[in-house]
Amino acid sequence: MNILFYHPTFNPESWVNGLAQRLPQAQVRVWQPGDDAPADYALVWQPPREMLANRSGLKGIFALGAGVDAILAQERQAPGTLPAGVPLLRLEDTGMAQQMREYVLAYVLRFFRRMDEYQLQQQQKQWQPLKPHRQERFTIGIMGAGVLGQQVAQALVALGFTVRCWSRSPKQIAGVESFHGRENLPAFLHETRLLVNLLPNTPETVGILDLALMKQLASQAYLINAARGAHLKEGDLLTALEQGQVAAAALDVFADEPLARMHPFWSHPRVTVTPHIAAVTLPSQAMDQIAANIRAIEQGGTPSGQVDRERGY
Ligand SMILES: NC(=O)C1=CN([C@@H]2O[C@H](COP(=O)(O)OP(=O)(O)OC[C@H]3O[C@@H](n4cnc5c(N)ncnc54)[C@H](OP(=O)(O)O)[C@@H]3O)[C@@H](O)[C@H]2O)C=CC1
Ligand SMILES: O=C(O)C(=O)CO
Repeated sequence: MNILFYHPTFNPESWVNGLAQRLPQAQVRVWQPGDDAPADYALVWQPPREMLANRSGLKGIFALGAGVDAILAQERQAPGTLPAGVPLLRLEDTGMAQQMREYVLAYVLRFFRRMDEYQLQQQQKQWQPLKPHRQERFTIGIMGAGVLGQQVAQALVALGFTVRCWSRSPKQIAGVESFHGRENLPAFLHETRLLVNLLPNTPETVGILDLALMKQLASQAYLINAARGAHLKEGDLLTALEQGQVAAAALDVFADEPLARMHPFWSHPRVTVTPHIAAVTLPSQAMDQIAANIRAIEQGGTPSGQVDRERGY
């Protein structure tokens, strides 16, 4: 069995060695331009088109992250990047849910306890206790109730928050009110005080965080965007902040990354910027999952994490 690896920034040696340990029967190699020797599986992030376009015999392509929007966009721009008919698989959790829980909880508590405002007051040497937010008036809405969204929701319920989620299909998550489908989006947004975005970036969700949506939230709402920058209409957020519709935002992802030095978010007093670190790929857990999926395919079983290319996630 031959496995190809390509990632623009990961240390290839540790991946090649780690995969070889987990799949002793496999020959694992780092793809180099010009390499068109046979391969059964490919592990990729931002693969050049020539890596996979003319290959036959591939049994699976593993994206080295949870979100596959970038690789599907590559395919749209350069057809053949993902050869037709080959299953595309993504990482499911592999330690990202724990990281995402930490990220979202950190900002929920920062906003709920008004730490962001106290930080601004400290800069003014201002000693001014603020009226505390009350949990019963601080409903948290999570857009996207998949692998990450569900775990974040459960962690917030455990802290005593009122939590609702929105997804395509209905969910049953203990203590969480489930809304689904476009028709129920207004009901989900109504009275949501803090909105967490954990949707995949698809043709249906791109630009979903716009002014019209923000206006449906409770006034002085908070936004945490830890999914993709393409979800957010950045100018609309600036308007909503200016109008007081949105009180503050924590943003991990941006339309253009790295965020341009001149971007207004950097210095906005009510915006917190992090450099796409909410949940990163943990090599060891990712390799465990990929190796298990390869074994499943080899044994005629069904691997997990298969992407529906039409749906976009
Ligand atoms: N900032 C960071 O560091 C990271 C960001 N991410 C981002 O988080 C995203 C979510 O990851 P993950 O939880 O693993 O993904 P999943 O595919 O497990 O979950 C996606 C959720 O979104 C819902 N959804 C999709 N399309 C729609 C729609 N049109 N309307 C309503 N709901 C919709 C799905 O509904 P249903 O369940 O009904 O299918 C599902 O509940 C990734 O796609 C990635 O972009 C991921 C990792 C790290
Ligand atoms: O896995 C993903 O989709 C990420 O965004 C990792 O940072």
